[in-house]
Amino acid sequence: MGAEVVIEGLTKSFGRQAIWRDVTLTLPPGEVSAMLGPSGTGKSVFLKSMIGLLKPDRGRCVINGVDIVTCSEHKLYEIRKLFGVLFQDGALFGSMNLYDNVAFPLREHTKKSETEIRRIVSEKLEMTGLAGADKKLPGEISGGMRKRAGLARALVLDPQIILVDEPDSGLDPVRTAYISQLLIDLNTQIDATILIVTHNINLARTVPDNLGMLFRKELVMFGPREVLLTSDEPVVEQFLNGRKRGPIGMSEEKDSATMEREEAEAAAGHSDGSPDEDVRGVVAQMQPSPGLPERVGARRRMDRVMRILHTLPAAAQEGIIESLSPEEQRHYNVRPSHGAPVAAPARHGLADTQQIPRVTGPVPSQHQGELPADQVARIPGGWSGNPGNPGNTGEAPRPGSGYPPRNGPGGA
Ligand SMILES: Nc1ncnc2c1ncn2[C@@H]1O[C@H](COP(=O)(O)OP(=O)(O)OP(=O)(O)O)[C@@H](O)[C@H]1O
Repeated sequence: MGAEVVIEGLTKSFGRQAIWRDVTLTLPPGEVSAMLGPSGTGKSVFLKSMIGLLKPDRGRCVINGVDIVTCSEHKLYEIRKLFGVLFQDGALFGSMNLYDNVAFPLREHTKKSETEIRRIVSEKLEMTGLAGADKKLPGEISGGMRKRAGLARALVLDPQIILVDEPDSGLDPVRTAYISQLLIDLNTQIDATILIVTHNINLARTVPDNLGMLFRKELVMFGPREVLLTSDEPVVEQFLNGRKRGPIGMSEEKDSATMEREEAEAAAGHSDGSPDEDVRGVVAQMQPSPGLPERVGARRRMDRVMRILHTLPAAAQEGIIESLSPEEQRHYNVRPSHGAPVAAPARHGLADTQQIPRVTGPVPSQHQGELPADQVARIPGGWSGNPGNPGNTGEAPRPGSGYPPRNGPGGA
């Protein structure tokens, strides 16, 4: 199983330019997480800080018990071997063919024989659909193939953690769907912890188990995908729907006067071309390709999420329970409620006559999954108000500390 990554109070600036501050989150082991955020909010800087390519000003990033912010160069070198990184452009060496590009980390970091290297490189090229393309130079292949070659290279050292910077950049929607499928299939096959940085909404809605968002130099939220996908946070609503109207402006943040003017213009019937439809709500998650086994990360994640279900906002609970099969609902002792009116049908795509699913009570201990407490997502104390929550730290919630910071459990 992939490694857990625990990030606490991470803060980064360049000179006087603050990039983000007090970022606190845990990447659950073997799960797929994604970080959203408008351009320039520091998503790439975040990835680089996680592997020690950039040094945060303060905070911790703990992997296998080692804090990479403060550890020695030697330790950092060792920890970096746990990572596979897919940079935006694949970061391939232009003068080397794909075979040598993919073989490069093995020749640099291991003493493996050329026979062993050939076996590993062939396996990774096969996994990424590049078998037969090993003699090609990066300049001779498409952007999608370059991404896949970058991914093949990121896999050769059997990483426990895979960081992916904008897998969709430069790709059409169809190629983006293929690379998304590849990431889910990889997670199924090697059970690595994956963090994807993206502003592709479709990918964010369908691929990850967990979703977070950076904005205004802070982590707006991070948690199970259903929390962000059903969030009422204006910045999340604007971002998921790709609207101009909202707190995000051309240079990231709008002033309140501009926002008020836009609201007034919209009320007066002015169309700015933004879509009317609200895409928020929980949609089906991408599954492994047919023929692959069950994704154990998804099963572990479901157990973990059901343990913290009662701490999540009502809309997220609703989305999670609705996505369970009847057998799973019985297993976790939850069921859709009957007779309760829907609180906000328009937001979640439910008809007026449909019912809000409800948790029928605390999840019984025999159904709480097998995860030890330290592998359960951390919920800031005071948000859930539930001291029994295994992830509850007992601290007051801080802005950007991992889950909806302002609105409390209901998120409203
Ligand atoms: N090495 C550096 N030195 C100084 N400033 C930097 C450095 N790297 C990044 N920045 C600044 O940090 C900010 C965040 O950059 P970053 O590339 O992380 O944003 P991003 O969210 O990944 O954007 P995009 O989605 O457009 O790729 C930018 O203002 C950028 O200019």
